[in-house]
Amino acid sequence: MKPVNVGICGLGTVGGGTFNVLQRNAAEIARRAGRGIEVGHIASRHINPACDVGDTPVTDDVFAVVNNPDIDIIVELIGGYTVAREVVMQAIANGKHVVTANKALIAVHGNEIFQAASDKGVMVAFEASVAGGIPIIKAIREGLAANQIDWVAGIINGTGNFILTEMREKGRTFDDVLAEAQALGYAEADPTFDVEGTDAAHKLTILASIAFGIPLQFDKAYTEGITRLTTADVNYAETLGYRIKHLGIARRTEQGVELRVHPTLIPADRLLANVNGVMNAVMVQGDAVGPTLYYGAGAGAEPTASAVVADICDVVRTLTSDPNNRVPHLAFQANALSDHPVLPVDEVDTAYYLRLQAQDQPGVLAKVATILSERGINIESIMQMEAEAQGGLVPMILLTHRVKEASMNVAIADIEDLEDIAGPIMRIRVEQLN
Ligand SMILES: NC(=O)C1=CN([C@@H]2O[C@H](COP(=O)(O)OP(=O)(O)OC[C@H]3O[C@@H](n4cnc5c(N)ncnc54)[C@H](O)[C@@H]3O)[C@@H](O)[C@H]2O)C=CC1
Ligand SMILES: N[C@@H](CC=O)C(=O)O
Ligand code: NA
Repeated sequence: MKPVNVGICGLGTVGGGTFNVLQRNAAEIARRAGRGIEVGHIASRHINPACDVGDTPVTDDVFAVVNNPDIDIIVELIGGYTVAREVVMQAIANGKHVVTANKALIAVHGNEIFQAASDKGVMVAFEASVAGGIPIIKAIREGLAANQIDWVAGIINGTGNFILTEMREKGRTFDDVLAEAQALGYAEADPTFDVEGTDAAHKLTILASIAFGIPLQFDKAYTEGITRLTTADVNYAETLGYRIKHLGIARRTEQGVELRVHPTLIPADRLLANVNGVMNAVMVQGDAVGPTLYYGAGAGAEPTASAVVADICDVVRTLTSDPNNRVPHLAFQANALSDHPVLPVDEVDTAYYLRLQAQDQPGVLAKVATILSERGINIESIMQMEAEAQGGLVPMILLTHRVKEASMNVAIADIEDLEDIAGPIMRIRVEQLN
């Protein structure tokens, strides 16, 4: 049978990895897919020195590939939401299947893209878009199809986890580690997406949709990055028996779906607390299966290519299948998505780590405790770091029981108004993950 012809748009970190894996493992991949897979056309502004493209035609015009009638599958690896969106929509209009690693594109424009793909009877596969090489989309969409999923929580940005790990283990500075993550090809073109939580929110948006059968709603995700974290917080968390991880958490409650990305204290003995470097891990709690954990490289050329190529194989296997019987893009049939709302972060119920700078004088603790108790917030533990007092200010660390975010906001504002408290309060949410 004639090989399937793939067009790669973007020959950067992931495009280069995809090209090389397709060449190196061609025979093994063909045995799995049932047909040979050839790269017939490449579009890229830069030529990747890691790739020997031989006589494969290369252009800098992505639309030359998208409109090439000999190409069956478009692999979109340029990134961003502008040209990439046009590439994907044009490929669909041309009746081509699409494979993409672009979480920004899927999270923001996925509803429109999937509708267009369904209308045209083509597939849009996006495994590499969440947690790089970990087959998490396949696991949730297919492997856990029996379950009502209660929650998903994960470390889903490799760059951020790499930074936090290096800061904690080697005392390196934030900027130094970020520069290394960029050199290693882990970071997004705009690295603020990594460190401000946007990339993780894109991925969480996708996870929530396939876990709960809701449309993609990136604009409703609560997003907080790692840029405000200090080495002191990392160390205080450690003293309390916790680690700080940047988590994406999607939880279904009766009232709606929590969709939130933020630094989180988790007990140091939890598996997720021990996921380090560029590695990602996603925990999924299903009502039938219980807790499950998926671990692997979340970024990098070949780990991400592993997911891109697996999607190409999936597309090849299903080329002849009835479009109505394919695995639905968002796991649930398109006409069966639910309107269960995404909750505003004020409605989220969680425990908190609070770090205050208090005047070193009697009675401050009592005033803070009174404010918290008036808001129905119970304190679990308090640490006063007398030895670290500076300029008459003593760091005070509190762990609270669970409370609604809205109540905590009011309590924090009241505490910050106390004369004995200097500066803003550092607040980090705490999750037990069990
Ligand atoms: N780097 C990683 O570890 C991962 C990246 N991704 C996603 O994969 C996609 C690609 O990321 P990278 O490979 O890291 O990016 P990259 O910047 O290394 O590569 C992008 C390539 O696309 C080309 N390009 C960009 N715009 C173009 C245009 N208009 N016309 C022609 N060529 C164009 C560039 O020349 C470059 O070679 C992004 O959506 C990213 O979010 C997903 C998972 C992991
Ligand atoms: N920049 C992303 C790349 C993978 O999605 C990350 O660091 O996780
Ligand atoms: Na993946």
